[in-house]
Order: sequence, then structure tokens, then C-alpha cells
Amino acid sequence: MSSSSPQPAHVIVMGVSGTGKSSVAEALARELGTRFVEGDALHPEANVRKMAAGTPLTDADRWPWLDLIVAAMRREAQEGNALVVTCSALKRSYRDVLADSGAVTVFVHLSGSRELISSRLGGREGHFFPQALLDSQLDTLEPLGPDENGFAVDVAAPLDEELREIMRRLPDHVGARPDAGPDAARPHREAAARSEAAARPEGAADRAADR
Ligand SMILES: Nc1ncnc2c1ncn2[C@@H]1O[C@H](COP(=O)(O)OP(=O)(O)OP(=O)(O)O)[C@@H](O)[C@H]1O
Ligand SMILES: O=C(O)[C@H](O)[C@@H](O)[C@H](O)[C@H](O)CO
Repeated sequence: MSSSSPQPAHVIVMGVSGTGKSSVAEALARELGTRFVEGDALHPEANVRKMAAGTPLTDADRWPWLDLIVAAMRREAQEGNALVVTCSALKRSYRDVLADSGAVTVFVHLSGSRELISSRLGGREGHFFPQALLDSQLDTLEPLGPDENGFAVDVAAPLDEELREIMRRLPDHVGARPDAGPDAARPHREAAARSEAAARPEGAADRAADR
């Protein structure tokens, strides 16, 4: 792999419904300049109907959906493209399948209290997912294990802070993988530096440089 074309690295923004996956992933893809795939859009129609009717999905319902997501990640990796993907990825067994994506894969777990998530779901309009299913999602959730490539972020922070934290932490998780090329984390480090600079009050960088 040449140093001008680092190996792609996919980011999966995971967590129970209402933690902000779509909001965070869309902004993250913009910051990183990569494509964004909304995992919910790949659910078979029967899954959407089931959730809308208030019935939690089973493993059997989720496997075909997870297969579609990992197939999209593999396709893009073959083309040399990285993706930011939203997927609840609630169980370790699901993530083991998703991580086999043909590229370095980093999981960003959006995590928060039941009360906070429930109030955000309550404030959301026009979405098929009923607030009542939140408890089943929380019961099913298996947090990231220490041997998984990813990290958790607290969703109590405002969206822009959450995003900056993710941008700061991402490069280490991209670069640390044995399957990462020597330059895999370079675009992430550059994007993180741009995002830090943009978040500073105007002129702060210049004043700091003068001191
Ligand atoms: N950090 C935040 N601070 C305040 N509100 C937020 C934050 N993150 C997300 N939200 C709001 O919370 C609600 C849920 O967010 P979003 O729809 O992105 O969650 P989601 O995890 O994608 O949900 P689902 O899996 O059900 O599609 C939205 O109304 C969104 O605007
Ligand atoms: O694994 C699942 O049970 C589903 O993926 C749900 O998490 C929904 O897709 C989503 O969160 C609703 O918007």
C-alpha cells in the first residue's frame, strides 16, 4: 500500500436506539470526508414492521440485516473506500461478524442512561421505533469487551463535544490494529487536527503560537 493511499478504515457507530447514532455518524462522515451508510435503511421491510408494531427483533431477524451491512462494508473496502455506518450492533457475536469487513473496523459505542435516552426518543418525531422497545435493547446490549477495537462515548455531552472526542480518539484505534497499513491513521489524524483547530476560538491558535 503506497503512503499516498492509506488503507481504508470503517467506523461503526453503535448503541441502543435513540443514543444519537444517525446524528453522530452523519457529522462524523462529514468530518472524515467518508461515505455514510444508515444501517436502519438496510433493514428488511419485515423487521421495520415488527419493530413498529412494538416487537423486539430476534437474532434470526438480525442476521440477514447484519449480512447486508457487512457486505456493503466489504464492497467499499475492495474499492478502497472507508465507510461510517450506523448499526445497533448490540451483541458481541454481531460485532464479530461486522468486524470481518475487509478493512480495519472501529466501533464507537454511544452510551447513556436509560432516562436520557428515553427522553430523547420521546422528543423525536416521525420515526418508526417505539420508545417502549428501549428496555429490550438495553437488556440485549453487551458492551464492548477489552479485546474489541473500539471505545465508548457518553452521549450526555452536546453533539459537537461528542464529535470532537470521537475525532480525538479514533486515530489510535485505527492505527493500533495489526492489519492497519503504516499510514492507515493518517487521514484520521489530519481530520482530528482540522476539527480541533475549527473548534478553537478565532485567533487562539495564532495567539498560542506567539507565546
Ligand atoms: N448529544 C446530543 N445532545 C442532544 N440531543 C441529541 C444528541 N445526540 C442525539 N440527539 C437527539 O436524540 C434523538 C435521537 O438521535 P438519533 O435519531 O440520531 O439516534 P439513533 O441512535 O440513530 O436512533 P435509532 O437507532 O432509533 O435510529 C434525536 O432527536 C437527536 O437529535
Ligand atoms: O438491533 C435492533 O434491534 C435494531 O437495529 C434497532 O436498534 C433499530 O434498527 C434502530 O435502533 C431503530 O431505529
